[in-house]
Amino acid sequence: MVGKALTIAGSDSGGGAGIQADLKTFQELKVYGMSAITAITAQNTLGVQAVYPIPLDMVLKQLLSIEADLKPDALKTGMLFSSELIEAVSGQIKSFQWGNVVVDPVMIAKGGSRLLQEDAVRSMRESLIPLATVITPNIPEAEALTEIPIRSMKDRQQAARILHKLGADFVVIKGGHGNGNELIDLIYDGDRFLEMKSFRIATKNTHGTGCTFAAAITAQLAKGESVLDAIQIGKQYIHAAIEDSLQIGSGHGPTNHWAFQHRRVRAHS
Ligand SMILES: Nc1ncnc2c1ncn2[C@@H]1O[C@H](COP(=O)(O)OP(=O)(O)O)[C@@H](O)[C@H]1O
Ligand SMILES: Cc1ncc(COP(=O)(O)OP(=O)(O)O)c(N)n1
Repeated sequence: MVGKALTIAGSDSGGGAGIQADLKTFQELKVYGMSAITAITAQNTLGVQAVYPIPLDMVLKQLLSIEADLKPDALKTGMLFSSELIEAVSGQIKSFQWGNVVVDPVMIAKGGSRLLQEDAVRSMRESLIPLATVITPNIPEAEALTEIPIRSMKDRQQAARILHKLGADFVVIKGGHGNGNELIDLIYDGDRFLEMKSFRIATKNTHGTGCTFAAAITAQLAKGESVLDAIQIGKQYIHAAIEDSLQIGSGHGPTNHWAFQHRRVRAHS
């Protein structure tokens, strides 16, 4: 039986992030991909030009259609835009008893456009994080969710503890926004910290990296992989996709979903 993965996220007309990145990742990792679209963005490699949130009722109808017939083995959330959407989506995930929930707490796109309203952070903290099997914030997102400034690895560990306490089983604080040639994604399972290290690839083509990483984790969970293995495959997938990124558009180009099978990075504890 093929694994079924669902993405609840926004559409990126440029194809590099959001729903489009997620479905490409699902396809490449050989799971059946499904989507519930929360917002439409007019977007390209230069930035986000417009955001149109989908009416709440229509988002819920998409989730109902999926529950009535398809039922996901794993799901990820991406751009949820508003407090109302976060609360409604969280309510459905809970009432359908959907498991293997990967929360990518998308807040601000690379060019600076808000993909989550400012007052929605609290709903994310209180309604969505308690449902998360894995949460994958980047450093600014972890700062916003925990309200602590993150400058050191100790700060990151502290933020991970807070997010775990809020209810996420596994926390991955991504290191893309850090400095230096070595890049560390910090994993916390409530007991131990693991540092997933790689070298920083010198490229401006990093549009959609967070979406792709979370989607790869979701795909692996849909196939029945353990959470830690899913995170490590997710890292290998995104590293390869950045290393072989596509020179498309004149801004931050997208990642390359065909690259995975040729590349490997080691995770260190
Ligand atoms: N320049 C890079 N070289 C190698 N890996 C990267 C680079 N930028 C991001 N990554 C990886 O891509 C994933 C997404 O990271 P990040 O950029 O922090 O998230 P986001 O896209 O949500 O801001 C992480 O696994 C991170 O380690
Ligand atoms: C529709 C949509 N969803 C999410 C994002 C953010 O994607 P991310 O992977 O964090 O990449 P960048 O925005 O940093 O390129 C998005 N841009 N659009």
